[in-house]
Amino acid sequence: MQVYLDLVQRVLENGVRKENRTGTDTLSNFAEFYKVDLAEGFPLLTTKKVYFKSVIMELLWYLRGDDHVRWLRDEKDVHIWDAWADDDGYVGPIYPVLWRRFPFLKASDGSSYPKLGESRDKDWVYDEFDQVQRAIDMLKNNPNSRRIVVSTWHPGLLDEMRLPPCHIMYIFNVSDGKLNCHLTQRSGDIALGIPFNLACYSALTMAIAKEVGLKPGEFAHTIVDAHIYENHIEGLQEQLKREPRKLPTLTIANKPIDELQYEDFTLEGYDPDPAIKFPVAV
Ligand SMILES: Nc1nc(=O)c2c([nH]1)NC[C@@H]1CN(c3ccc(C(=O)N[C@@H](CCC(=O)O)C(=O)O)cc3)CN21
Ligand SMILES: O=c1ccn([C@H]2C[C@H](O)[C@@H](COP(=O)(O)O)O2)c(=O)[nH]1
Repeated sequence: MQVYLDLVQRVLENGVRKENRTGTDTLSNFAEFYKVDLAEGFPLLTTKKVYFKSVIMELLWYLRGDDHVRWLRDEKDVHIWDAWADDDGYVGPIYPVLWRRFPFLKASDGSSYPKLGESRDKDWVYDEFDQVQRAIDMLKNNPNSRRIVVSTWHPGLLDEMRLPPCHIMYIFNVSDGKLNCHLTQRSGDIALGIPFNLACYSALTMAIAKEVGLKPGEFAHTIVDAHIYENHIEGLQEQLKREPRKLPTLTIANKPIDELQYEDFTLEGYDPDPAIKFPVAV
């Protein structure tokens, strides 16, 4: 995928060296952007092997609403989130919870915020909001809305999370019968995270498009701190020497997203170059 290689090239050429909490320095560009047309194939990198099963399992895990990795780690044998879980598998209220069970408070009269001049001293009870279902309902009932937003930045919960969300907001936008998705990411690990994030959100967009009766459109991605860890430079330079190959195709079964399983995602024509090992900065 040329747009990915161009991103790598820009950060290698212009990146500013930065220290960060992981102890492994990065080369970083501020505010990178690219987009891909999902009609041109499923955007799974071919210049290294990307583990499709892990990508889809991660997406299905996000959709489950869990606050632990037990399903992903123990049942599905996918270990990409293990480093951020405790011994019980607990990760706190991160993506799955924020997507499907976003916590908020509600008063017994049904309101979630006091009216002007009204006392804050009410009986507040815990409630949860399913942002993905809301997006699907809006796409079905009001597809031209510009408010089809899923937001995962919850300042009140950051201390409870093992890792604050990196992809903090996505917006669906319908144009010409096609479903587009724009993802805003505050921090992006270009070698490891970005190939996963790009494929994950593209698969999500395709699955939701199917459910709401639209064609898949474009996936667009803004990355605010777009970085390459110094121990990933060599592997990415190797990728730059490789010629991008034809993209595979992805077919998704016609089911509501809550019923989707890994077997419902059929990838065809994926013929990547060999995998490249990149150590993950924890
Ligand atoms: N530094 C860092 N980079 C990330 O990309 C990242 C984090 N931290 N923390 C949270 C999640 C976890 N993500 C990860 C973590 C590990 C892999 C990884 O190890 N990928 C390997 C093998 C995948 C597999 O075995 O299935 C790869 O080659 O892509 C990918 C994404 C993305 N995120
Ligand atoms: O989906 C993800 C999750 C995480 N990342 C990367 C981006 C950063 O390299 C680290 C997070 O560190 P912060 O200090 O919290 O920014 O994980 C990603 O690329 N994609």
